[in-house]
Amino acid sequence: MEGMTDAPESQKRALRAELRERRRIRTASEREREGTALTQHLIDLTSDLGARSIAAYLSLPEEPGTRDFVEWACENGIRVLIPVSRADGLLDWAPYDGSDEDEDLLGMPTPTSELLGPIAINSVDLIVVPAASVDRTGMRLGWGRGYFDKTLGSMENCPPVYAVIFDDELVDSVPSERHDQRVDGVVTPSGIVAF
Ligand SMILES: Nc1nc2c(c(=O)[nH]1)N(C=O)[C@@H](CNc1ccc(C(=O)N[C@@H](CCC(=O)O)C(=O)O)cc1)CN2
Ligand SMILES: Nc1ncnc2c1ncn2[C@@H]1O[C@H](COP(=O)(O)OP(=O)(O)OP(=O)(O)O)[C@@H](O)[C@H]1O
Repeated sequence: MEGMTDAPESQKRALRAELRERRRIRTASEREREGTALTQHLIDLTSDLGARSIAAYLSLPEEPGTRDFVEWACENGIRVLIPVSRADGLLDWAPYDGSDEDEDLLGMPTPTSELLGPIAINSVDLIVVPAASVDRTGMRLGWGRGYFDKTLGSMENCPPVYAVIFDDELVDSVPSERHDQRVDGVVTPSGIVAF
């Protein structure tokens, strides 16, 4: 297979490009159907865990949709922290308030609320992370800046961490390196899988 003998970094790069392209060609009707199902599973996960405070992210149009879920959480009095990328490789966190949006330095959507420092994530009951792909052992391939590996790797009492992906992004194996962090499960349009 192409790339099999490459170093993990270049395998990751090739895989991300392929996954990005697969996301790009999903149709509007697929996105809508999958988005509705995904939202319900995210709500169920949060409700089952009794989470009162969560970390999540505001999806871009081509990502599995988290926005209806974030809106639901906010309306139900659940505190939602959204990541804001920093130049030093760490993440600040901004509470979602349902009002205006801004962009972080990588162009990702963020609230305009106050910035909490990286340790703010220590107070949440559930962490919902983006991913490019996840394997059946929970190994996660991210989008390549190491933000979540650093964040999760530095947490002492980490709450459950779930990645949000499309069904075909749950695979048998992903290239990994020493610093890569596993997730506890994934949420896809077909359901919740805990590892
Ligand atoms: N909506 C959303 N917000 C998010 C993320 C995300 O994936 N989605 N993040 C998730 O971490 C963080 C931002 N991190 C990012 C990491 C990489 C790239 C990026 O553009 N990566 C390159 C691939 C580099 C490579 O292949 O090595 C790219 O996609 O072109 C963008 C944002 C925080 N906020
Ligand atoms: N805990 C860490 N400490 C220092 N550097 C790290 C750590 N985790 C990742 N990195 C660095 O970040 C870069 C990207 O790593 P990798 O390709 O694994 O990112 P990713 O898992 O796709 O991203 P993310 O974790 O943001 O989703 C690499 O250069 C890696 O060495």
